Amino acid sequence: MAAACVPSISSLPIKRFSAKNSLSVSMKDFLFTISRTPQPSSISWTKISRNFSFISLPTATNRVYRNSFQVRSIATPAETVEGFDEMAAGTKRKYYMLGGKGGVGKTSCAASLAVKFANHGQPTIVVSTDPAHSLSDSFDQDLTGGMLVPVDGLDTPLFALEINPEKAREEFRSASQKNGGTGVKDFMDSMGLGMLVEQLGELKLGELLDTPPPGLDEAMAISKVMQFVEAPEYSMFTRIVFDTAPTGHTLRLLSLPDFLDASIGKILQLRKKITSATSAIKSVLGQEEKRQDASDKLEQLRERMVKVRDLFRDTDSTEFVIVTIPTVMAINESSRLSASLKKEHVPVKRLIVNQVLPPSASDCKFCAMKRKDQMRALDIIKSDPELKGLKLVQAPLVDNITINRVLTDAITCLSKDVTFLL
Ligand SMILES: Nc1ncnc2c1ncn2[C@@H]1O[C@H](COP(=O)(O)OP(=O)(O)OP(=O)(O)O)[C@@H](O)[C@H]1O
Repeated sequence: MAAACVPSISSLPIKRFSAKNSLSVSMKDFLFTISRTPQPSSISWTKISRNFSFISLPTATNRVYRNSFQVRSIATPAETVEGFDEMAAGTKRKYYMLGGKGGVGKTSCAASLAVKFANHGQPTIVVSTDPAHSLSDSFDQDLTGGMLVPVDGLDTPLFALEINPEKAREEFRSASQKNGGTGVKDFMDSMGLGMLVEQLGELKLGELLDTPPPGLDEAMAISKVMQFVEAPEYSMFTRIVFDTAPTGHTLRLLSLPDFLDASIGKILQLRKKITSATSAIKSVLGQEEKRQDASDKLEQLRERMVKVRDLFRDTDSTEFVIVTIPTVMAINESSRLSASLKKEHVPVKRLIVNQVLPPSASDCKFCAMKRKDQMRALDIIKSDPELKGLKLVQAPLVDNITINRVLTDAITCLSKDVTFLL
């Protein structure tokens, strides 16, 4: 494994960065960062990427993280990326949530954007809350340890982290079960009052608490990140980029506080009934205090979810960037996503259209046909009422073979499965 993991999130050695090295890269230069290798100045990257930065993407099947000769990023001049200067301006912290349909390139774009921010002198953290993690692959480093990992090959402050949503789900289960689910039922059974719980069957608490609502895992993951990045020792990080789960999850997490309000209401209702039925024995057994603690825990969970929803809606510090590909189906879904986000008052300003074939693709018959389809899809964006007002960032589909050939000419050790983005 290449990554030199920091000991834990709370003890991140942020002193390793100095203002000197964090501002060392000019966006006017083409940047080609290869871990522990010099820059091959003979390669012209403009033909490959007009708009954004490149990221290495070894295939997921080969999860062996190399520690040398990795292509990290290639950034083009800032002025070629519409609105990038605006995104990178200022030292006030900003959160960027990248989301969209499954497989369109959210992770790749999140990784690229994070590299670009870091290279622009913004200390950055990129976090994947997508259950189908591929951030480790994007950076060719193991980010699965639940800790912030400094991204290799950059002189600039960029840390990455994949959060395991299953762990977050477990946390909910344990909090909720102690709160009127199994915990209370066991307790009532032991008191010979199990029938009372049966009578409360209409509340369907077991079902409610055993099956966490969709989106909860992601919301919890985001809230965890918020908790630590709000600590003073992380105040130096001015850009936090989230690679979010596919569309549905994101929308559901926005309605979680309402869901939890309803479930907490039910739990409190149950508690009230149980409390009155057991008033004679509860003080003897000292269970009351325990249940109170558990209720507080659930209430805290609800508060955390409200905070996440508020973060998504904070127009001053947050922007949701929709990632899509130039197909009619993906664009229609992006349009629906944009409408739903607007309805939820989530600020959306930009649309990244990924995997756009370059004009040179017309040399091949199939590619020419595909490009025509893509251009048609791009036209739909221009007339779509939900999308036409958004700033468009086009990211090219990368021809891996060409790039690999160019690279392998320059760097003999480069793995053949490296691909590039943006
Ligand atoms: N511009 C591009 N050119 C070539 N390949 C690309 C490009 N963008 C993404 N890919 C490839 O598409 C695949 C999916 O990309 P990625 O994992 O970034 O998508 P995602 O939206 O995060 O997926 P998921 O929804 O499964 O998390 C990857 O194999 C990646 O290498």
